[in-house]
Amino acid sequence: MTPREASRREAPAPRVAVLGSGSWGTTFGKVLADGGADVVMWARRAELAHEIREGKRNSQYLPGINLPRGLSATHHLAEALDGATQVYIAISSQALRQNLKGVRPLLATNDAPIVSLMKGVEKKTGLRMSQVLEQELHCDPARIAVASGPNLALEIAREQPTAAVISSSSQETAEAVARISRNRYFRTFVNTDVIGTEFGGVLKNLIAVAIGIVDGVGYGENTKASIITRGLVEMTDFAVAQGAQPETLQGLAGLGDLIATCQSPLSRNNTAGRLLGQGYSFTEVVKQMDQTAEGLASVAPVLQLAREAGVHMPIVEQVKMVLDGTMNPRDIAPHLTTDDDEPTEERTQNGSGGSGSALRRAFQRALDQFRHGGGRPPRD
Ligand SMILES: NC(=O)C1=CN([C@@H]2O[C@H](COP(=O)(O)OP(=O)(O)OC[C@H]3O[C@@H](n4cnc5c(N)ncnc54)[C@H](O)[C@@H]3O)[C@@H](O)[C@H]2O)C=CC1
Ligand SMILES: O=C(CO)COP(=O)(O)O
Repeated sequence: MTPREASRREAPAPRVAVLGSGSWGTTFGKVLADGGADVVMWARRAELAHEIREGKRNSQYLPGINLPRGLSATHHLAEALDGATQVYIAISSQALRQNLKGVRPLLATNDAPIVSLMKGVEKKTGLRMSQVLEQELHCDPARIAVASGPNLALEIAREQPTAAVISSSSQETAEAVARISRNRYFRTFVNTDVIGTEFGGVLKNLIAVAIGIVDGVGYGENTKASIITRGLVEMTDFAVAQGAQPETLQGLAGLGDLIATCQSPLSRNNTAGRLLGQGYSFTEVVKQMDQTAEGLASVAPVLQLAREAGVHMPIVEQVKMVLDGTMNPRDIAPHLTTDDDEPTEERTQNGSGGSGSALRRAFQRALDQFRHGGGRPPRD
């Protein structure tokens, strides 16, 4: 236990709720409990709530992991939310809105920060999860935070050292959340770029599907490195067109998560891509997946938003074509093969600022961090 954790242990433990007891919700509950919080998980199924509460296990989603004593569970939403000073949500993105209908009346008299742990966009509306939260809970965006970063659940559940970023339009909310959601193996940074942080998590899933396809067809490292590098440019172009700061995409929620998800066989998006590359159809892949691969549902709304903003996303377009069965996975490349053959500049930097201004911004951030000392959660 770190000195910070020890001093927190002496203060009354903050009571937090985690809605969703899949692999990420349960892992995040463990992170919070290991950091000193008193955590109540909400699970849809009574048996799962019972297993977590009594057996301190979630054998379906986190085999082999012992859960801490400070983590309990219920399948009654009201019980999970009663007295919660922070609420974390980790259910699949397409199910969020319908679930919030039951949450809203229970939070009506509560001003607890609401934290999205999710990395998808809503298929019907193209909205990010923080936007769905804002709409359905009718709450001030300053109360909402999102957590993102290279956060493969099973590695964190095994207590392997990891970093993440907590983002909110309110610095105060981001810091309040970051203080609770950290422990000796999980370090949280903060920023106020919610759009960049959320889209980083959404977009890296799509590039991870592309990398899975490459693995599935048996191509090697050059293809993967080319797609990851050009993928980051696509992610940045898209996110900036939606209002993100380009730096965020170079941080934990962008590049960091892109590396983790593209490299790891633990990634469900990567796994889904691999199956597509091996020749399985979209329907067959969905049947084989027993956990959420958000990228499969996010690809169409992301491309729609890209079209509306005039952003070119050749890699994501190819993922869509493979999903639709209109492109042979073996044709996947860092460019569209229908693009013209004229040589183009390799543009790695978004906007007109060029590398000089990016460096200046990075330097300014480092200076700000230094000036503000170590007491507050640092910005990513
Ligand atoms: N597993 C991971 O490594 C990470 C996952 N995430 C994100 O967390 C979110 C949740 O993912 P996981 O926990 O990994 O998925 P999962 O597949 O392990 O669990 C999904 C959860 O959503 C719930 N759910 C699904 N449909 C539902 C419905 N109709 N109503 C109520 N609950 C429903 C399930 O009961 C389960 O609790 C996703 O957006 C994912 O991108 C983010 C970081 C890491
Ligand atoms: O978001 C994740 C890692 O940061 C998890 O990725 P998958 O959803 O592809 O498993």
